[in-house]
Amino acid sequence: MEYCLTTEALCKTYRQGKALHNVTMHVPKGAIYGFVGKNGAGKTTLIRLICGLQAPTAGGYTLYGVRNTDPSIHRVRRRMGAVVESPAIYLDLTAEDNLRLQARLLGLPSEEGIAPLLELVGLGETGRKKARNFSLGMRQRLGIAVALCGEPDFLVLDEPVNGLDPQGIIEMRELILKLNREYQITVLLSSHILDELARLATHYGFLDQGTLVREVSAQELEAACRRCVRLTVTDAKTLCRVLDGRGLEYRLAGEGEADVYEAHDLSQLILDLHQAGCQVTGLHQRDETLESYYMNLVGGGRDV
Ligand SMILES: Nc1ncnc2c1ncn2[C@@H]1O[C@H](COP(=O)(O)OP(=O)(O)OP(=O)(O)O)[C@@H](O)[C@H]1O
Repeated sequence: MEYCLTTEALCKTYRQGKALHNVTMHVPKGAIYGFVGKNGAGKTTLIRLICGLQAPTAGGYTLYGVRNTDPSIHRVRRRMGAVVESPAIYLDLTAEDNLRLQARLLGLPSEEGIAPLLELVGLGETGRKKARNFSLGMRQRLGIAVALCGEPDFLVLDEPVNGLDPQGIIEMRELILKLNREYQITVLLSSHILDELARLATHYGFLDQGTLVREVSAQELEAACRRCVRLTVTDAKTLCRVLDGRGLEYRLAGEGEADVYEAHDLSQLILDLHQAGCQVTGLHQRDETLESYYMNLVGGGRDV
């Protein structure tokens, strides 16, 4: 498999302690790699290292197969665009002027890519409006446009949906998917919002207290997550009795609700419940979510 980024036993220690400890991860070309971890897990630190904003304490990484100690890493890094922490935009400039400035900084020969780029990120109609007057979502998308100026094929986004309203989250999701699917841009993104990440990511890296505890593809995650049916019934006691009688595994989920695992013959189950005087008033298929997978992996607080 071809990788945009690999890290090998990457470590970063600050005076206060270890922020990253022996992190070995692999971002395949073409992936949307979701980087998951609580506050302070070390996500931003890792992103800063691979962007060359800070140096590792030990270990290393490769970008497109080039080691970070190789002098040509600077050339390879031009294939990478990033929005780290807050977007690198000038608030007193329009969207177009921000991109014009970035194009000049990169020494790009022409400005003809600017208008299509603004269209791509949904800022084609912002005219003379200054970035200061943009919504948070618009600023984020302008930050992405700035990062895309040099036509990178690897985009790194640190918490791109943090603080966005539902509409902003949907727009950001559609943009990331479009960049990945239509423009073949590999994306590494960190996020606290697991539901959102689950809609995007093809691969996951789970970081806990500076250590990468697991790396899985979305397919592997799906296979590892158990499916269950959430049943809502009129009589929870009867439900338990019938489920126990059939030897089914279940978990009570609330008033008159239970998640039933591996219930293959649902119509028979519903019939049995009916005959026992218990009516099924709701039924839907559930997957064990990314959130519960994560909680099982790292345990503890819900601060994700
Ligand atoms: N420049 C720095 N100097 C000292 N310690 C730092 C520095 N940057 C980060 N840290 C520490 O390193 C650890 C990891 O921080 P980091 O910002 O990478 O985490 P994070 O996963 O991105 O969290 P968040 O989602 O809150 O940004 C934290 O304990 C943090 O306090």
